[in-house]
Amino acid sequence: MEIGIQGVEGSFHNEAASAYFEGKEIKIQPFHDFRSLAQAINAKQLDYGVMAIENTIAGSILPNYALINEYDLKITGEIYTRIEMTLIAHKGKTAADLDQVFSHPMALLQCADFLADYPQIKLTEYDDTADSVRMIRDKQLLNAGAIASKRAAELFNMEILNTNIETNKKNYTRFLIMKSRMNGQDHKPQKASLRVITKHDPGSLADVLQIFKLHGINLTKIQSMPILGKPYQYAFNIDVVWEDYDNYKDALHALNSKVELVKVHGEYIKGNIPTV
Ligand SMILES: O=C(O)C(=O)C[C@]1(C(=O)O)C=C[C@@H](O)C=C1
Repeated sequence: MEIGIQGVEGSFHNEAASAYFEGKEIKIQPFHDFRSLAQAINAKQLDYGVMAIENTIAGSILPNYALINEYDLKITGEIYTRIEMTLIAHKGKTAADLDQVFSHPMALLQCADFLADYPQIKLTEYDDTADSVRMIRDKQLLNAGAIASKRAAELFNMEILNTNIETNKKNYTRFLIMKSRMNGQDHKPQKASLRVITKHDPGSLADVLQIFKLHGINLTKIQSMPILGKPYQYAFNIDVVWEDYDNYKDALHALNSKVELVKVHGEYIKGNIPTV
């Protein structure tokens, strides 16, 4: 199976894809950015794409919500992984020697507290964590560092200066597994991702929440996103879980008559949040 990720070997997307498809034969297809990955999924060039959507320290990756909507991507699964950040540089260096650190913007955000202790370090966003290690090695940037996984340090034969530099150890990223079409379902899903646009009337969001409440549906996430061309109007990306699939179907039916739009981006098996 061809699996598209943003990033190269050694990136956290690579770890997430390998963990989700464990036991299956997969070929990883790297992409420089999330948009080109979304385009390839939409163009059916991949069996699946894996895309980070939120992190417990840095929060939601808002552009990815926009891409899911723009390319009408379908979510077929999810995986949560523990993210451990490592400061990596050339041999013999310490953090105090560095004047620049490269990484993916989400990784830099996750290490903000550690980096605040080194105000001399200029933070520079790069395509992905692992590729930033490769780049400082290939360009021989001797006073530069990169933030990535331990695996990336090993892969590119660079030195690990500090481990677990994320601001909080409960650092998890949720990745979505995506296709251009829904899979034929061979099991009962436990979770759904919806896009809802309410009427612009008082209490219309409360009505939506009331429907979920009445049907015993639990919300795990609600994310408002601007609607293009309608300044200060918002769509809600809502993730829900249930005990009984029929309750969810009934809630969806009730929702349809109450809102301007309800779109199902995916119904899938919910991922386990790691405990380490
Ligand atoms: O740069 C990487 O290694 C990635 O896989 C990207 C990414 C992200 O998009 O959030 C994945 C997980 C971590 O949260 C940090 C970075």
